[in-house]
Amino acid sequence: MSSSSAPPQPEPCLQYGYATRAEFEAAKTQTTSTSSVSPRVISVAVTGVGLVGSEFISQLLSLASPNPFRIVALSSSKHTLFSPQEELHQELAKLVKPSQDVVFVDNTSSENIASLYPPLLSSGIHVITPNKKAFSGDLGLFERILAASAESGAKFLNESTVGAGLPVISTLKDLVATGDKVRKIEGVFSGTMSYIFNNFSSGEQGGPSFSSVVRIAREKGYTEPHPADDLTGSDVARKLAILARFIPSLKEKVPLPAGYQSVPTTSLIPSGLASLTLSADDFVSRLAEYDVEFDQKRSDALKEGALLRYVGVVDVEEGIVKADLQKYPKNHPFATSLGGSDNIIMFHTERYSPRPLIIQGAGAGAAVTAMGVMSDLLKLL
Ligand SMILES: NC(=O)C1=CN([C@@H]2O[C@H](COP(=O)(O)OP(=O)(O)OC[C@H]3O[C@@H](n4cnc5c(N)ncnc54)[C@H](OP(=O)(O)O)[C@@H]3O)[C@@H](O)[C@H]2O)C=CC1
Ligand SMILES: N[C@@H](CC=O)C(=O)O
Ligand code: NA
Repeated sequence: MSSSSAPPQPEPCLQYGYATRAEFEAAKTQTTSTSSVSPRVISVAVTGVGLVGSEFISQLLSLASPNPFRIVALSSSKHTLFSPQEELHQELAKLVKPSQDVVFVDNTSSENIASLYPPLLSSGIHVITPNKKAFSGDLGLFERILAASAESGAKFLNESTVGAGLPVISTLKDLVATGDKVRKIEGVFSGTMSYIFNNFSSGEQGGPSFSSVVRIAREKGYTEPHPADDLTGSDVARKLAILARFIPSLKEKVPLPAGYQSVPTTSLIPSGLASLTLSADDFVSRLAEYDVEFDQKRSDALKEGALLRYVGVVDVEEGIVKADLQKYPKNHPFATSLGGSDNIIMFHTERYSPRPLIIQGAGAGAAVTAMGVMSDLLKLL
């Protein structure tokens, strides 16, 4: 075991939820000690131990005995336990055997880490992640992921990239694989945007300021590491690009999104902040300067008897993929049925018609996101 920087200190262990290295080693032993009982051992390398990553580790260690998973590496951006990060790929590849699976779990939002998926998959290492970057960025990277997975048989699973733990990707894959024709997917795809507008635009006169609800959404762990990634609509655009790429028939109408940037998206960033590079803290503080503008949008909608909701659509029949802030009458499901960080996703298909298949529930937060990652991991069994 080695550390990529300083000799091992207690601090990294604290990041992983253990008071000392000894506790961390004990937990590791707990996950490995049952390997002789379990017919299959799955080695798990975890990169990213922030909100989602630390909750994921806690869920993994809480599995009933015998626990088939063995944590073989843990990395944050500054520390790596078990193997120096630059050697991680080679070290993991050595573990791949017919009787032993190796899984790389990426709980970061890093593009650099996402670019490692093709070589990892080519080496037979499975990839599981809530990180949207690889599936919603450059189409070439996505295609290399598909090709590497098809060639080696290693799986990539990314349920938590859309709707956090809600079974959105698996449902879409099942619909497509069983021959249903997806006509349209529409809904509220951002837990942050849902929380913001469920509270900011609730139908009451007045109400909390826009910046205050953004701040709370961040405190609750719903936002991306930088909340501007939510307010630009990019996070929703990424989710729409991911869904679009899993619907083969969309290609008959429009080219698949070359990247999330090609999805028409309405940004909620005030023009005065759009060109500034601000830290997440400064961004949320400066947002308060624009509360009056958002108050105006809220009261304009209310005069029409409507509420504001940030929605996305992949309309396969019309060949439209877009994300937008819209006004909905108070009795519309997007206006009435959502609370907290709820996502609502409606699948309109040949079979689910005229009434759509609807999935609804919390769409952000560490517990539900880690659950989606954990359920992907359990699928490998
Ligand atoms: N929060 C949520 O509700 C949801 C999150 N997701 C996705 O889950 C992922 C994680 O989100 P969240 O936990 O909230 O984010 P956090 O910012 O809390 O955690 C991200 C972690 O990644 C680490 N990291 C960043 N770059 C690297 C790197 N190059 N190598 C190793 N570690 C790195 C950071 O380490 P350090 O602290 O050292 O910088 C940090 O601990 C994101 O991709 C997000 O989009 C998906 C659905 C819902
Ligand atoms: N920031 C995202 C987290 C989940 O993808 C959101 O708010 O939905
Ligand atoms: Na999901």
